[in-house]
Amino acid sequence: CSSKGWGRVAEGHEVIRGEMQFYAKAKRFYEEVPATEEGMMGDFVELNSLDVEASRAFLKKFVGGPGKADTEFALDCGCGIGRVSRQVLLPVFSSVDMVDMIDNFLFAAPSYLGMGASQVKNYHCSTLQEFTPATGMYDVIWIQWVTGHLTDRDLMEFLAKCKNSLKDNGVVIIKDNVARKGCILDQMDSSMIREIEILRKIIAKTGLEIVCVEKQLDIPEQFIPLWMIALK
Ligand SMILES: C[S@@+](CC[C@H](N)C(=O)[O-])C[C@H]1O[C@@H](n2cnc3c(N)ncnc32)[C@H](O)[C@@H]1O
Repeated sequence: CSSKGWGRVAEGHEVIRGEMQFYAKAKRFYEEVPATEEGMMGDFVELNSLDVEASRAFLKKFVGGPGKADTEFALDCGCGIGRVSRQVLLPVFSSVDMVDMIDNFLFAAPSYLGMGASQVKNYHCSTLQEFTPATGMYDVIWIQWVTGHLTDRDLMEFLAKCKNSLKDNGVVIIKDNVARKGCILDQMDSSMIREIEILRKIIAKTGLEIVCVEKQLDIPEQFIPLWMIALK
């Protein structure tokens, strides 16, 4: 998965040359995606309620109570229209910030979020590789179904910036597809599904520590395994 090796990754008729093309192709892909829950989840839309239930239970372990993160402010990274914000973060946190590279998704967010939109403080339109969350700002930083869109180096740098952006007892939560073995390049949306050991190696360089790793067990076998990783 090393971004150094991405000079020429051939598959089928397509060749992805370097990082710029990797990012540009993802942008072109999402510009055509409808600003709906189905659009956010692609082939996984039937997993929405399983996903949300497991996320809520996982989040509960780390917020509210002595020694745990506060419930004041969360950041939803690669938020799309705010599917995670609406169903997982806004019921728990007083305020949420959202960041995504596609302005169309952010424009659609207020009506998708309904009443919850009043708790959203900032809609940041930015790629994660260019975004620096404010220092000491957030109790929880949620990063779902977007790590594969960043190169190894950019993911590492973004996580290091997230570390600086956490409040005391704050936690970064990554939720993403994890390859059973090695790395899988998805040509459709230009993303990389990494195996857990590769994610661990990237995380090890960020100054964050893994405090909990869970594979979501109720995901049907035909889907790519979905994992949740909490970092402090
Ligand atoms: C599969 S959707 C997931 C959306 C949301 N996290 C969820 O679980 O419903 C991936 C999202 O990541 C965003 N995205 C992809 N690459 C990105 C990047 N480099 N920087 C910021 N956002 C990105 C897309 O625009 C899209 O909204």
